[in-house]
Amino acid sequence: MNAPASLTLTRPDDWHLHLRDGAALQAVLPHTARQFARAIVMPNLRPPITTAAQAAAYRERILAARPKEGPGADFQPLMTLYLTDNTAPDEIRAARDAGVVAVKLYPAGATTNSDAGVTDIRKTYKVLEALQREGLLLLVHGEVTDGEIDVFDREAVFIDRVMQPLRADFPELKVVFEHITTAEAAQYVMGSDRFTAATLTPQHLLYNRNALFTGGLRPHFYCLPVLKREVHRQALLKAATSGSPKFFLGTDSAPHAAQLKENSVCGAGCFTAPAALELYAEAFEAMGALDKLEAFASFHGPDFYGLPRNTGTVVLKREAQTLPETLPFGDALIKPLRAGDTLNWKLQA
Ligand SMILES: NC(=O)N[C@@H](CC(=O)O)C(=O)O
Ligand SMILES: [Zn+2]
Ligand SMILES: [Zn+2]
Repeated sequence: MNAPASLTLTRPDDWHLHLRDGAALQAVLPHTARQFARAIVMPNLRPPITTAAQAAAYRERILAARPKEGPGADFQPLMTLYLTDNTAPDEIRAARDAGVVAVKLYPAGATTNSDAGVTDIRKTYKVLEALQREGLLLLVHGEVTDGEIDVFDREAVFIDRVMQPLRADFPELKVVFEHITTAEAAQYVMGSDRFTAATLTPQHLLYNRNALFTGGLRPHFYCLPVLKREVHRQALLKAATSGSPKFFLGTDSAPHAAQLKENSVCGAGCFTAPAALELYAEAFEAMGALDKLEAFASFHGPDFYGLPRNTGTVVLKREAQTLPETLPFGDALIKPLRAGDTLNWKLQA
């Protein structure tokens, strides 16, 4: 396929998204709802979403923040629970009945708002049994938090220390290795059975770690797991465009106010929601693989989750669009990844 003028895709979903709450939720939700029919909503609020009742209430707040008409009015959030050392196994059935589809494992201290996360996965084994039994998925932020392990190695070490034993102990639990960033993780998932899959973000497909240091420190490229070397990016691109159903779209769009990104301590997270599909199209086109984008964005995710594929389509046109420098974010401002840059693709309204 060489340089098509437009691409028509079955309506896609975002299988890893941070929407936050309150004014931030109001500000960011329309960007996602315009592009994606559904999204897996991460539970790392402060305090985190740890019960079925909290998930149900958060879902109502998200529904209320949707555009009243037009594209996005029918957006559906798919809810998750935040796993802690103290999650009660009984909460899983209640969560399933409340429409929760997955539980998220954050190793304590691994990333933004993960203080309440799991200190030792063995403490959660009763809950994991309940997940396997009830047919909910386990979503994993796959990095060890051991301060002696180099930040750039934490994902690879997680595979040996946590992922392999977890897979051996819960072979039929569906696990999504979220936002993978390394050749090791891509290879691990590619070689695993049908119960393991992975999401890939636009930033990890488009950038290597040089982006963090181009002409100075670039906070808007800082997310966790941190960007890696070019060999890793190439492995991720290969996985994403391979056609394997084990890899699918999860933006990990993680909004932080510009003032908190451009700070002596910069929060981890890239805000990619405003032009997520365009960014993926750019990455796939660079691989000559635009024909693989639809399955990655619209088929592999629902197939793995056991949910129906969407009906309807979206259209991406080859049309220059310049992203705004800033966008409103409650009382603050937020900068999208690639703020001020001109992209080659544009989603049609
Ligand atoms: N990816 C990030 O860098 N940040 C996410 C948390 C996460 O997904 O790890 C956030 O909530 O800001
Ligand atoms: Zn994460
Ligand atoms: Zn995330």
